[in-house]
Amino acid sequence: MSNNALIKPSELEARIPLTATAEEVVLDSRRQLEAVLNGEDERFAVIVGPCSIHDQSGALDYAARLKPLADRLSDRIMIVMRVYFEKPRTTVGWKGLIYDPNLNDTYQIEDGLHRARKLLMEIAETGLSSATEFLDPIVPQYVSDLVTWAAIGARTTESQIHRQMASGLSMPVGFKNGTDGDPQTAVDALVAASTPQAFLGIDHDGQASIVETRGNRHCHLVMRGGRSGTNFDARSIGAAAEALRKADAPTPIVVDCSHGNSNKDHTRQHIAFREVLQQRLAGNSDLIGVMLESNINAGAQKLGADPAELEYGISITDSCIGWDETVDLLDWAYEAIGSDVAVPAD
Ligand SMILES: O=C[C@H](O)[C@H](O)COP(=O)(O)O
Ligand SMILES: C=C(OP(=O)(O)O)C(=O)O
Repeated sequence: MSNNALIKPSELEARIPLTATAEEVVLDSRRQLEAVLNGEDERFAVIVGPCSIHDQSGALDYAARLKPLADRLSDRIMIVMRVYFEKPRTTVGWKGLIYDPNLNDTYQIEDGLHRARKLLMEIAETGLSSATEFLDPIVPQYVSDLVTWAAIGARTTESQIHRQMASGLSMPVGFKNGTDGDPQTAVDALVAASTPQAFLGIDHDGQASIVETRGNRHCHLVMRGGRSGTNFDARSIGAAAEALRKADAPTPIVVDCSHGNSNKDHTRQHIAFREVLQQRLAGNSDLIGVMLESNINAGAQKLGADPAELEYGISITDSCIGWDETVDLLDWAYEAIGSDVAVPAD
């Protein structure tokens, strides 16, 4: 074992300070998403983007395509880009840009944090908002001021550490159901994360601290399927809603169309996407949005010994739908939703 000191969150922020534009984009999009979650804003939320970011220029290319689409659909659909830097692995594998930015097991984590913060800033500067998964509880101190929506993944929803962390985050947080497919783990997490908590953490100067939180009022369930199969059908959604109400937990539900809901086959994501939108249009207002894993090009590729051999715009983690299908699905949803959508005035 060896230890190397890491840059303090305050030092990274001094090197890559939050710009006025980025701050406005983040605060405004969080406020809009909160309104979607509480039903005041009737738009359908779509969290869409690569399974993981491994190439910043590809991510910026994706963002440059997504921004005009997000603007064109914005009166009916609220789009947030998936910008995932931390990958929870079932066993082992590449753990994401923050951990291994050079894609070669050299674990230049400080560089990874720089790259992540810089990319989030560049995306916010375009006017797009970002969604990410928080896996290591130290990471939010470095980047959370640039994040509009955060996920706690299926493998960590049962973790007290992650529930406590979410209770202190300033953005809406989605808890995935567990890898077994049972939403109850996430229902329990929602109760814990909406409650004030005290725990161990670091402050902005990297000092080990006692952290006290007020509880996060904007946490919600994300149905992502699991070992027991998919869970986006009306019966599963209804049962999850009942469990939420029974626990007095927040009732909004997002459906992740990938992972257990597509059996990790990107060509199946559209099935969950269309089904969930139909349920919403049939009157299920608990369903406030979906997540899609999408990239410039469809599919996935293996990260081998030489990262230079990777093909541009293709996921190195789970397979994603390509850009053309992304546009087709979102255009279809826009037409299906129709123009009767209440959006609060600014
Ligand atoms: O979203 C990504 C993956 O589903 C998750 O990180 C687990 O991946 P793995 O089973 O390939 O490790
Ligand atoms: C890892 C992810 O999902 P899950 O936690 O649902 O497996 C993800 O969304 O990248």
